[in-house]
Amino acid sequence: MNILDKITTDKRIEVNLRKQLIPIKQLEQSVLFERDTISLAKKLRHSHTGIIAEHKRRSPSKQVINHNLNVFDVARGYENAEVCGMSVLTDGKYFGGSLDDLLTARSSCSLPLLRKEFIIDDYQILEAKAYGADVILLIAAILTKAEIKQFSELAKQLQLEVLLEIHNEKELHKSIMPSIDMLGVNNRNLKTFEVSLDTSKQLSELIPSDFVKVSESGISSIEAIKILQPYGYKGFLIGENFMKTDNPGESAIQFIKDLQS
Ligand SMILES: O=C(O)c1ccccc1NCC(=O)[C@H](O)[C@H](O)COP(=O)(O)O
Repeated sequence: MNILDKITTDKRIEVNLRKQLIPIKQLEQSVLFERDTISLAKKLRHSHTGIIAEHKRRSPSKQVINHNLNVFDVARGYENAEVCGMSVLTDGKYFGGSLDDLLTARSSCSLPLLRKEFIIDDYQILEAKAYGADVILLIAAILTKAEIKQFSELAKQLQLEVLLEIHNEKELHKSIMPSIDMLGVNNRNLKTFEVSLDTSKQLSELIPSDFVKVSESGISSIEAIKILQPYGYKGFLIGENFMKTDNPGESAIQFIKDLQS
Protein backbone atom coordinates (compact mmCIF):
# COMPACT_ATOMS: atom_id res chain seq x y z
CA MET A 1 0.00 0.00 0.00
CA ASN A 2 1.47 3.40 -0.91
CA ILE A 3 0.94 6.52 1.19
CA LEU A 4 -2.02 7.75 -0.89
CA ASP A 5 -3.77 4.38 -0.48
CA LYS A 6 -3.22 4.56 3.29
CA ILE A 7 -4.46 8.14 3.53
CA THR A 8 -7.57 7.52 1.42
CA THR A 9 -8.47 4.32 3.31
CA ASP A 10 -8.41 6.29 6.58
CA LYS A 11 -10.15 9.23 4.94
CA ARG A 12 -13.19 7.15 3.94
CA ILE A 13 -13.67 6.08 7.55
CA GLU A 14 -13.20 9.65 8.80
CA VAL A 15 -15.63 11.16 6.28
CA ASN A 16 -18.33 8.60 7.05
CA LEU A 17 -18.10 9.51 10.71
CA ARG A 18 -18.07 13.25 10.04
CA LYS A 19 -21.22 12.92 7.93
CA GLN A 20 -23.01 11.42 10.91
CA LEU A 21 -21.72 14.09 13.30
CA ILE A 22 -22.49 17.13 11.15
CA PRO A 23 -25.28 16.65 8.61
CA ILE A 24 -25.12 18.44 5.25
CA LYS A 25 -28.02 20.71 6.26
CA GLN A 26 -25.90 22.05 9.11
CA LEU A 27 -22.96 22.76 6.79
CA GLU A 28 -25.29 24.64 4.46
CA GLN A 29 -26.40 26.83 7.36
CA SER A 30 -22.84 28.11 7.94
CA VAL A 31 -22.64 31.89 7.53
CA LEU A 32 -19.72 31.25 5.20
CA PHE A 33 -21.80 29.12 2.86
CA GLU A 34 -23.20 32.19 1.07
CA ARG A 35 -19.89 34.03 1.04
CA ASP A 36 -18.58 35.30 -2.32
CA THR A 37 -15.29 33.53 -2.91
CA ILE A 38 -12.02 35.08 -4.11
CA SER A 39 -10.36 33.82 -7.29
CA LEU A 40 -6.90 32.36 -6.84
CA ALA A 41 -6.57 31.66 -10.57
CA LYS A 42 -7.05 35.35 -11.38
CA LYS A 43 -4.46 36.40 -8.81
CA LEU A 44 -1.93 33.93 -10.20
CA ARG A 45 -2.55 35.01 -13.80
CA HIS A 46 -1.73 38.62 -12.91
CA SER A 47 1.16 37.98 -10.53
CA HIS A 48 4.90 38.08 -11.26
CA THR A 49 5.73 35.86 -8.31
CA GLY A 50 2.75 33.47 -7.94
CA ILE A 51 3.45 32.21 -4.43
CA ILE A 52 0.83 30.03 -2.72
CA ALA A 53 2.10 29.66 0.84
CA GLU A 54 1.07 26.66 2.89
CA HIS A 55 0.27 25.97 6.52
CA LYS A 56 1.74 22.51 7.19
CA ARG A 57 2.66 21.22 10.67
CA ARG A 58 3.93 17.80 9.71
CA SER A 59 3.95 15.44 6.73
CA PRO A 60 4.52 11.78 5.89
CA SER A 61 7.81 12.67 4.18
CA LYS A 62 9.30 14.99 6.84
CA GLN A 63 7.42 14.02 10.01
CA VAL A 64 7.46 17.15 12.21
CA ILE A 65 7.97 20.47 10.40
CA ASN A 66 6.73 22.96 13.01
CA HIS A 67 4.29 22.55 15.86
CA ASN A 68 5.10 25.86 17.54
CA LEU A 69 3.12 28.27 15.39
CA ASN A 70 -0.50 29.34 15.40
CA VAL A 71 -2.52 29.55 12.22
CA PHE A 72 -3.68 33.07 12.99
CA ASP A 73 -0.10 34.45 12.96
CA VAL A 74 0.88 32.36 9.93
CA ALA A 75 -2.12 33.62 7.90
CA ARG A 76 -1.50 37.24 8.93
CA GLY A 77 2.18 36.84 8.06
CA TYR A 78 1.42 35.41 4.61
CA GLU A 79 -1.08 38.18 3.91
CA ASN A 80 1.50 40.74 4.96
CA ALA A 81 3.96 39.11 2.54
CA GLU A 82 1.39 39.64 -0.24
CA VAL A 83 1.44 36.04 -1.39
CA CYS A 84 -1.26 35.17 -3.96
CA GLY A 85 -3.01 32.61 -1.80
CA MET A 86 -2.72 30.37 1.24
CA SER A 87 -3.01 26.61 1.35
CA VAL A 88 -4.29 25.05 4.57
CA LEU A 89 -3.81 21.34 5.18
CA THR A 90 -6.91 20.08 6.93
CA ASP A 91 -5.99 16.40 7.30
CA GLY A 92 -5.38 15.54 10.96
CA LYS A 93 -3.77 12.12 11.05
CA TYR A 94 -0.92 12.64 8.56
CA PHE A 95 -0.47 16.43 8.52
CA GLY A 96 -1.67 17.62 11.95
CA GLY A 97 -4.23 19.96 10.36
CA SER A 98 -7.95 20.50 10.86
CA LEU A 99 -11.00 22.30 9.53
CA ASP A 100 -10.60 24.66 12.48
CA ASP A 101 -7.26 25.69 10.95
CA LEU A 102 -9.12 26.64 7.79
CA LEU A 103 -11.69 28.61 9.77
CA THR A 104 -8.96 30.40 11.74
CA ALA A 105 -7.14 31.26 8.52
CA ARG A 106 -10.43 32.60 7.07
CA SER A 107 -10.95 34.82 10.09
CA SER A 108 -7.35 36.10 9.99
CA CYS A 109 -6.81 37.12 6.39
CA SER A 110 -8.52 37.90 3.11
CA LEU A 111 -6.25 35.77 0.92
CA PRO A 112 -7.81 33.13 -1.35
CA LEU A 113 -7.69 29.93 0.73
CA LEU A 114 -7.07 26.47 -0.68
CA ARG A 115 -8.47 23.55 1.31
CA LYS A 116 -5.57 21.07 0.98
CA GLU A 117 -7.28 17.77 1.57
CA PHE A 118 -7.65 14.27 0.17
CA ILE A 119 -11.12 14.70 -1.30
CA ILE A 120 -12.99 11.48 -2.01
CA ASP A 121 -16.57 12.56 -1.29
CA ASP A 122 -18.95 15.44 -2.15
CA TYR A 123 -19.35 16.05 1.60
CA GLN A 124 -15.77 17.39 1.91
CA ILE A 125 -16.49 20.01 -0.77
CA LEU A 126 -19.50 21.25 1.18
CA GLU A 127 -17.28 21.36 4.28
CA ALA A 128 -14.70 23.39 2.36
CA LYS A 129 -17.31 26.01 1.49
CA ALA A 130 -18.79 26.02 5.02
CA TYR A 131 -15.37 26.63 6.60
CA GLY A 132 -14.31 29.47 4.31
CA ALA A 133 -12.29 27.98 1.45
CA ASP A 134 -12.11 29.56 -2.00
CA VAL A 135 -10.41 26.66 -3.74
CA ILE A 136 -10.36 22.89 -3.36
CA LEU A 137 -7.65 20.44 -4.30
CA LEU A 138 -8.53 17.33 -6.29
CA ILE A 139 -5.84 14.66 -6.65
CA ALA A 140 -6.08 12.74 -9.92
CA ALA A 141 -4.16 9.76 -8.51
CA ILE A 142 -6.99 8.91 -6.09
CA LEU A 143 -9.99 9.71 -8.32
CA THR A 144 -11.64 8.30 -11.43
CA LYS A 145 -12.42 10.59 -14.35
CA ALA A 146 -16.13 10.43 -13.40
CA GLU A 147 -15.29 11.50 -9.82
CA ILE A 148 -13.11 14.38 -11.03
CA LYS A 149 -16.06 15.58 -13.14
CA GLN A 150 -18.61 15.15 -10.35
CA PHE A 151 -16.48 16.85 -7.66
CA SER A 152 -15.26 19.70 -9.84
CA GLU A 153 -18.79 20.45 -11.09
CA LEU A 154 -20.09 20.53 -7.52
CA ALA A 155 -17.25 22.90 -6.61
CA LYS A 156 -18.22 25.23 -9.45
CA GLN A 157 -21.86 25.24 -8.29
CA LEU A 158 -20.59 26.39 -4.89
CA GLN A 159 -18.41 29.07 -6.50
CA LEU A 160 -15.22 27.26 -5.49
CA GLU A 161 -12.24 27.02 -7.82
CA VAL A 162 -10.51 23.70 -8.46
CA LEU A 163 -6.80 22.96 -8.42
CA LEU A 164 -6.34 19.53 -9.97
CA GLU A 165 -3.12 17.77 -9.00
CA ILE A 166 -1.28 15.38 -11.29
CA HIS A 167 1.96 13.40 -11.19
CA ASN A 168 2.14 12.00 -14.71
CA GLU A 169 0.74 12.09 -18.26
CA LYS A 170 -1.93 9.46 -17.62
CA GLU A 171 -3.37 11.52 -14.76
CA LEU A 172 -3.26 14.62 -16.94
CA HIS A 173 -5.32 12.98 -19.67
CA LYS A 174 -8.20 12.10 -17.36
CA SER A 175 -8.19 15.58 -15.82
CA ILE A 176 -8.72 17.90 -18.76
CA MET A 177 -12.26 19.27 -18.45
CA PRO A 178 -13.82 22.74 -18.33
CA SER A 179 -14.65 22.58 -14.60
CA ILE A 180 -10.93 22.60 -13.69
CA ASP A 181 -9.34 26.03 -13.15
CA MET A 182 -5.73 25.23 -12.33
CA LEU A 183 -3.51 22.22 -13.02
CA GLY A 184 -0.93 21.48 -10.37
CA VAL A 185 2.06 19.28 -11.07
CA ASN A 186 3.32 17.65 -7.89
CA ASN A 187 7.11 17.31 -7.91
CA ARG A 188 7.00 14.82 -5.04
CA ASN A 189 6.95 11.15 -5.98
CA LEU A 190 4.50 9.83 -3.43
CA LYS A 191 6.01 6.35 -3.54
CA THR A 192 9.57 7.40 -2.74
CA PHE A 193 8.97 10.98 -1.46
CA GLU A 194 11.78 12.16 -3.73
CA VAL A 195 11.21 15.59 -5.25
CA SER A 196 12.30 16.56 -8.73
CA LEU A 197 11.49 19.70 -10.70
CA ASP A 198 11.87 17.55 -13.82
CA THR A 199 8.27 16.38 -13.28
CA SER A 200 7.01 19.96 -13.71
CA LYS A 201 9.32 20.54 -16.66
CA GLN A 202 8.29 17.35 -18.47
CA LEU A 203 4.54 17.76 -18.05
CA SER A 204 4.39 21.50 -18.77
CA GLU A 205 4.18 21.27 -22.56
CA LEU A 206 1.33 18.75 -22.36
CA ILE A 207 -0.89 21.05 -20.29
CA PRO A 208 -3.27 23.10 -22.48
CA SER A 209 -2.57 26.82 -22.22
CA ASP A 210 -6.03 27.76 -20.93
CA PHE A 211 -5.24 26.21 -17.52
CA VAL A 212 -3.24 28.14 -14.93
CA LYS A 213 -0.19 25.96 -14.31
CA VAL A 214 0.99 25.44 -10.73
CA SER A 215 4.13 23.65 -9.62
CA GLU A 216 3.84 21.97 -6.20
CA SER A 217 6.27 20.59 -3.60
CA GLY A 218 10.01 20.71 -3.07
CA ILE A 219 10.34 24.36 -4.01
CA SER A 220 12.92 25.81 -1.65
CA SER A 221 14.79 28.43 -3.65
CA ILE A 222 14.11 31.35 -5.94
CA GLU A 223 16.29 29.56 -8.52
CA ALA A 224 13.67 26.79 -8.71
CA ILE A 225 11.01 29.37 -9.58
CA LYS A 226 13.23 31.06 -12.14
CA ILE A 227 13.81 27.67 -13.75
CA LEU A 228 10.06 26.88 -13.87
CA GLN A 229 8.66 30.24 -15.01
CA PRO A 230 9.85 29.81 -18.64
CA TYR A 231 7.89 26.53 -18.71
CA GLY A 232 4.71 28.55 -18.23
CA TYR A 233 4.17 28.04 -14.49
CA LYS A 234 2.27 30.90 -12.86
CA GLY A 235 1.81 29.40 -9.40
CA PHE A 236 4.25 27.86 -6.92
CA LEU A 237 2.98 26.00 -3.88
CA ILE A 238 5.47 26.23 -1.03
CA GLY A 239 5.03 24.58 2.36
CA GLU A 240 8.02 23.31 4.27
CA ASN A 241 10.44 26.02 3.15
CA PHE A 242 8.37 28.67 4.98
CA MET A 243 6.88 26.52 7.74
CA LYS A 244 10.22 25.21 9.02
CA THR A 245 11.16 28.74 10.12
CA ASP A 246 10.05 30.61 13.27
CA ASN A 247 8.25 33.18 11.18
CA PRO A 248 6.82 31.87 7.88
CA GLY A 249 5.42 35.30 6.97
CA GLU A 250 8.84 36.95 7.30
CA SER A 251 10.41 34.12 5.30
CA ALA A 252 7.84 34.67 2.56
CA ILE A 253 8.56 38.42 2.53
CA GLN A 254 12.30 37.79 2.10
CA PHE A 255 11.68 35.08 -0.54
CA ILE A 256 9.45 37.36 -2.63
CA LYS A 257 11.90 40.25 -2.26
CA ASP A 258 14.75 38.06 -3.54
CA LEU A 259 12.55 36.79 -6.38
CA GLN A 260 11.77 40.32 -7.50
CA SER A 261 15.34 41.62 -7.32
O1 LIG B 1 4.38 16.43 1.93
C1 LIG B 1 4.25 15.20 1.97
O2 LIG B 1 5.05 14.44 2.56
C2 LIG B 1 3.08 14.52 1.32
C3 LIG B 1 2.97 13.15 1.37
C4 LIG B 1 1.90 12.51 0.81
C5 LIG B 1 0.90 13.23 0.18
C6 LIG B 1 0.99 14.63 0.11
C7 LIG B 1 2.07 15.26 0.67
N1 LIG B 1 2.17 16.65 0.66
C8 LIG B 1 1.13 17.51 0.28
C9 LIG B 1 1.62 18.58 -0.61
O3 LIG B 1 1.20 18.60 -1.74
C10 LIG B 1 2.61 19.56 -0.11
O4 LIG B 1 2.29 19.88 1.22
C11 LIG B 1 2.71 20.86 -0.88
O5 LIG B 1 2.87 20.65 -2.24
C12 LIG B 1 3.92 21.68 -0.36
O6 LIG B 1 5.08 20.91 -0.45
P1 LIG B 1 6.46 21.35 0.22
O7 LIG B 1 6.77 22.74 -0.22
O8 LIG B 1 7.48 20.37 -0.27
O9 LIG B 1 6.26 21.28 1.70
